[in-house]
Amino acid sequence: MTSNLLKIGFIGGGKMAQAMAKGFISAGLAKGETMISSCHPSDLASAKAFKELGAESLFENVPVVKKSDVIIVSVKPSVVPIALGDIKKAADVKADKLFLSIAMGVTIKQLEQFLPSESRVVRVMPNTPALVRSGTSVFVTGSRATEKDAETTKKLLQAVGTCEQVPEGLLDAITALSGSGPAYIYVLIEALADGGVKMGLPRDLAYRLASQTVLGAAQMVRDTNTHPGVLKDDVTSPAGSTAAGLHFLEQKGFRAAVIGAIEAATQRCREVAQSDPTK
Ligand SMILES: NC(=O)C1=CN([C@@H]2O[C@H](COP(=O)(O)OP(=O)(O)OC[C@H]3O[C@@H](n4cnc5c(N)ncnc54)[C@H](O)[C@@H]3O)[C@@H](O)[C@H]2O)C=CC1
Ligand SMILES: O=C(O)[C@@H]1CCC=N1
Repeated sequence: MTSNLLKIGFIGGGKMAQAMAKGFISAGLAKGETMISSCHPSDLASAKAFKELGAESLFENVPVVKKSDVIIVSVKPSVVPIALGDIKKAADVKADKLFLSIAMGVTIKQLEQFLPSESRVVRVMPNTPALVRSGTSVFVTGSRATEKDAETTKKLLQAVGTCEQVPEGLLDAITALSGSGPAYIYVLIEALADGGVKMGLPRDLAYRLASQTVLGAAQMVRDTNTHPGVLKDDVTSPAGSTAAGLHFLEQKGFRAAVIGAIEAATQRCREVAQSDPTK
């Protein structure tokens, strides 16, 4: 049965859209045939990826809006005014629909200006682990979004991970932390495995151990309600190997580098938010 599933459209069918679409399918919230996407005509890889899911894949945005109940705006920030402009310009489109924008740095105010006045807007910041239903998402409702829209947003995003409502003022820092965060963790996993390989471990074993260690440590923080500093102390035996490893990390400025990364990424979001994407 597909008749009572929401018809979900993606304006922009790239990496994040594909992660969400695959997560929705594995959550049973969508089927290939209940989704539709658009992408740039040069982007044959995204078109192919959506077709392989069984979804319709187009190079035009207006039909995506016409055929969907919920539209996920998943183009780069600089493309948002162009893509939403296509919808505003179209005389024959009923845009009294829910638009979830995942674009970094594009504010609710800007989104509401780019879309027809009847459109309802929610701004979401997801991350790619939505693909395996371990995503982290937050959302902010726009001025015309209803309680039901907030419920629909939560239903979609909780099916692929966690989802909470936040004030818009936090979104840039959240983008820097959980939106971009998987990339930092992948670098950490690569570095852990590289270290293991340097010290003689086979590469595949090193990746399995590194990824499971990150997963286990994250679950400890999330599920034991214990401060990460206490959990770190539990690992650090007197005169042991962990103390030696931690000392090296502190000498190299590991903690300061991570804090600096979040600050730099937040700053980049603010630059995008402050720029006028129509210019
Ligand atoms: N990749 C990630 O982990 C996350 C990305 N985001 C946001 O998602 C958005 C997309 O990011 P990615 O998926 O990484 O980028 P991407 O480059 O993989 O995807 C962009 C898509 O937009 C399409 N596109 C370009 N021009 C278009 C147009 N005029 N009309 C319709 N589609 C058009 C491209 O063909 C492509 O499919 C960005 O705004 C980003 O800030 C948010 C959270 C996480
Ligand atoms: O790198 C970016 O701009 C996007 C936003 C968060 C993750 N990817």
